[in-house]
Amino acid sequence: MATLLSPLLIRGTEPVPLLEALGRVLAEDVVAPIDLPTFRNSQMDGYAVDTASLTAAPATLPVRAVLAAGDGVVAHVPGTATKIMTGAPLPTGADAVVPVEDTVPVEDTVPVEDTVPVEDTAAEGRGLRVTVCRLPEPGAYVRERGSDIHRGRTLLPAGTVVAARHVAALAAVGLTHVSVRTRPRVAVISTGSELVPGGSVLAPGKIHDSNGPALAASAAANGALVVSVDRSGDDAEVFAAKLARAAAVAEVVFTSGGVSKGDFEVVKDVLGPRGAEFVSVAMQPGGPQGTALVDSVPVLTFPGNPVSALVSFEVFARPVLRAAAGLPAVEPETRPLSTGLSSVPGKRQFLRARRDGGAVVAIPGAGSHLIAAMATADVLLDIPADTSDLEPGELVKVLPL
Ligand SMILES: Nc1nc2c(c(=O)[nH]1)N[C@H]1C(S)=C(S)[C@@H](COP(=O)(O)OP(=O)(O)OC[C@H]3O[C@@H](n4cnc5c(N)ncnc54)[C@H](O)[C@@H]3O)O[C@H]1N2
Ligand code: MOO
Repeated sequence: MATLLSPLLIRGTEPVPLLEALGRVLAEDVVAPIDLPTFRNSQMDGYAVDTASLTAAPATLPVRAVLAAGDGVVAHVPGTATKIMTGAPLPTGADAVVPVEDTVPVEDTVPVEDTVPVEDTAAEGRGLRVTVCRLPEPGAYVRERGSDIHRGRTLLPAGTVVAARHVAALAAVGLTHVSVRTRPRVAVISTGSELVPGGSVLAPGKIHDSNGPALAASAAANGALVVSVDRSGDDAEVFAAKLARAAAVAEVVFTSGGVSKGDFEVVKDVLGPRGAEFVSVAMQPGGPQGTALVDSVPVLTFPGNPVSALVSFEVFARPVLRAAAGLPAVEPETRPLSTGLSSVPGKRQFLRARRDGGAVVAIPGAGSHLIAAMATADVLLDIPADTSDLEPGELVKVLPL
């Protein structure tokens, strides 16, 4: 199976808008095109001062201007203060910000010109004075240019799985697109004449197709691009046509159902004569498996029971899809069992279970049709074929779902 799916690992790259990059994998290092912060600015709403001329506190200084975030850079005049908002550029020559909380405004209207000769750079501040109650250290509440990242440094390395925080960094340096690894294209076909889509009224004997949505969701959750989700009854010609359509758009096709020993095994009937290999794997659920090539596109034929289809995906498809997408492998855990359990010997069992603090507890019921119970699981227990009984506290291998 590994060889069959190995072409999926050879991938190209594509540029995508930032929001579409969420969950995708960066194809190359992203280098910061600008410094962050891009200019020296205030970390607080307060007053920009120069510590060289502010030698004792309290000290009352004329307020020379009021700067909002978005204003341009002004020149500082020694011995004055500039009222400054968080994010506004620090006046050239100022070297510290005194937060508003450490100041008291002086409510008089002594003209600035009476106290210190200044250039009239910003009318808003004229006539105001402020008492600075605490001496700031040089650099206090100043965000230096490039103190977050310097232009030319690696902002995000290739292989990063893009999350919201990465979108923030990319947006901050002004990028609108990034280059990501292409996703493996997956098609899903559920088979069985009993299947109808969700939302349909169930005629006698019919059931909702859950494997189609389940396999599509599993593929998408593991880095794939789901290009088609289809359903086929047990008519061989119809299934063959749907398969050909799926193979035309996908790099791998997953089918479900039609691979056991009944009278209506459409997947076996269509693919058997075309060189497919059907085997019984010594695992449960997920025993009946098959592989085929349709128009050079690999096809994995999963068994129809809903739990079997999902477990098959986890065991055979998830590792290679994640590797193809560039996503990290899901590492197994080792946990003690909360309660004992027995396992059918001779087959590797994948039992549904839930994490229970640091331990793990099996979910009762081994039937491969128990899809509601499966929904309560967050892990599979991987019980070796030679194990039949496990005591509480025994360590087991756990595969996170
Ligand atoms: N005589 C034997 N019978 C069966 C064997 C066996 O070895 N000998 N194996 C059993 C095992 S194990 C499994 S698993 C299933 C696999 O059968 P198929 O892959 O042929 O699947 P179907 O017969 O089509 O369906 C089985 C079961 O699952 C339901 N199903 C199928 N597709 C869907 C779907 N898309 N959504 C929801 N449910 C689905 C279907 O209605 C059946 O109940 O064979 C056992 N039998
Ligand atoms: O293997 Mo079936 O896949 O046990 O239910």
